[in-house]
Amino acid sequence: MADRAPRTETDTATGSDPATGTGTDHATGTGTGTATGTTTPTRTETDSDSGTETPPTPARLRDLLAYLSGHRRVLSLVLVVSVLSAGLSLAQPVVVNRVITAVGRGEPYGGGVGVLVALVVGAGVLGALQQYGLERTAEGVVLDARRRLIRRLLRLPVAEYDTRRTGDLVSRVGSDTTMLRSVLTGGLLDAVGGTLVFAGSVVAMALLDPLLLGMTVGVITVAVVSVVVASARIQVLTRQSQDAVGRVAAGVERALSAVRTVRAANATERESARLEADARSAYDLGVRIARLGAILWPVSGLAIQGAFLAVLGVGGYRVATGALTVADLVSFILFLFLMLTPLGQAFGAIASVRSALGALARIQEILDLAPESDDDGATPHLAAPAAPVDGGPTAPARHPLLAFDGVSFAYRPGEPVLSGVTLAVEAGGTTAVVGPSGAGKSTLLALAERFYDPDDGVVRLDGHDLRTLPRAALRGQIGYVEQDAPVLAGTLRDNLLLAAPAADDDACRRVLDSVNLLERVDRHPAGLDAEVGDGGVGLSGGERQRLAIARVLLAGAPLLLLDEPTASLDGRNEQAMQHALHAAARGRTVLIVAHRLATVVRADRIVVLDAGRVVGVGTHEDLLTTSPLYRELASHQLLV
Ligand SMILES: Nc1ncnc2c1ncn2[C@@H]1O[C@H](COP(=O)(O)OP(=O)(O)OP(=O)(O)O)[C@@H](O)[C@H]1O
Repeated sequence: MADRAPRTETDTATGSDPATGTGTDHATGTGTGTATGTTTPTRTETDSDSGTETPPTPARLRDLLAYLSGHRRVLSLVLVVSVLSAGLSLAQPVVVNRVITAVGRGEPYGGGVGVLVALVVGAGVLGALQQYGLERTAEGVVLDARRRLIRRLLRLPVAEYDTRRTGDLVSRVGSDTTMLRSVLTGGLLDAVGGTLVFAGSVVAMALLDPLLLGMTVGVITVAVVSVVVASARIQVLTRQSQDAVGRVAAGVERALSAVRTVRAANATERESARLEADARSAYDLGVRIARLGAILWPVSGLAIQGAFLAVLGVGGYRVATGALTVADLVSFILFLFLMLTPLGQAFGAIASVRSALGALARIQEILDLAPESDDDGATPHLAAPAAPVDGGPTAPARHPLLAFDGVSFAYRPGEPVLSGVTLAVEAGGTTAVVGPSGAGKSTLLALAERFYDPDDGVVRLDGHDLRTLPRAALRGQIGYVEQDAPVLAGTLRDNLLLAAPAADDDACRRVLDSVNLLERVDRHPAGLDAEVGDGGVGLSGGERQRLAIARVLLAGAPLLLLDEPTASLDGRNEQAMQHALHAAARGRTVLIVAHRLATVVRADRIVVLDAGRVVGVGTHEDLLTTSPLYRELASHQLLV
């Protein structure tokens, strides 16, 4: 939402920078969220559909190496091992040369063979150690990237999720991070050790026969140039390919999260075709990368073969003319192999580093987003939330007063949702907000939770501007039941303990009883450990809502924000819920949004909202006479 509130300088400063370690939220988890006012991220950065149309900022090698910096110790060991292994490899042709010469002269050569075996075995053992060190570090790099991403993804300002697709975000944690492995397993480190072997081999070959070496270098240069050119393209294509994978994941998430609607609408085929088209574009990009890779391998393979054949041909001729001994030619060929192996590794390393950079750009894009800060500005004292309650009327220490003072807000510029809303939610009382669909009722609650900040005006709790309160403390004061009462995958207990992790089973059962859910729980053999399924599909809509209410009651927050809490309840349960809410409201401040006026006729105060403006305030009886809109709403619901 850059159009509403561009990022502050602080936002930029808090962007995670693994290179400098200045990010707020690194794997170390030491981030303290020093940013101020970071609620509104730059919406223009993202595509409203896929969330992936940001002009790709290519990641740099420096960014990638920053991920390795936490593994310096292991990597240094691996480097030492690879240097040792390089030494053992370089010594082999020298020993072979000695053995051949000894055989030629009829001298004993058993010792030389023994040394050769020891060198080969030693190089093998060191190779295994190096491999393990690298794989382990590669897993560590993936873990770091995932932890950073998870920490940032769960802490983005709420507005950021409005414009991004969940599946795409998920694929960054799953697929993009995995690609970072290839930096290490794809030969970067091998290539470092290999450089020594390469350099040593070149020196030895120059000593043995400079002419043969010159010829070899000529052939190989062609391969090096083509690999460097092609790998730059691989980086660009990898980014595009990972974006396409993200779109597939987002599409699958979209279809699965609404699978019943999709089936009922007979749209399965169309949805499937859409997804397959996305998968196809990921495939096409994958094939283009494969094509480049396929060109690279023969180029390097041909260079290797060409160099080998040229050395054999010209070298054989030089042996025949007496310019070179057989032992020197054999040694030269062995050095040639030693030189070509790291070269192949370097080719692989360049390609895999470029791929990793493509994926890293998608990871960095998220890490560079400013997180929602937990700790804003001054932090006036806020009472701790009341102790977890058992669904009974436990009175908290004090009643917070929530006030909206001339609040205006728009999700998008030029489309005001709230305009100059002024209302006070009386401490210890129940205030209801009613009004037509789209009037901005839920938005009021979102502002009270500080999911967004108002464009104009102030929202206050106990007289404090919400922007001056630490978010965690503010939210500790509030029990919020969302409109569609989402239930988290897991058990009933997991759901209940979300905001009150210390509550015991007795408290859980009492609170479930108060929302008329205990009987349902006891019917299941697993009781509180019964799984509710992804999105609560094991529960009816009404049960989900009651569970959501039980959750906030258990947390015991003194201020309740309830969005249509009885929308999915049948008559009997609605009545039970009315009682539960009534009991819960005692000793609490409640702001309740309702379509069904029957839910709120007993509220201390009812606020009528229409098109983002307050058009009436009073009790049910007052409003029947003073507010034509309320009277209309009431008459539609047969309340008058
Ligand atoms: N996250 C969002 N991004 C953009 N626009 C939004 C967002 N949430 C709500 N809106 C828009 O803001 C307006 C008010 O929405 P809000 O949900 O506050 O209304 P409401 O009165 O609670 O409606 P209902 O009674 O139907 O739930 C609507 O026009 C809606 O389309």
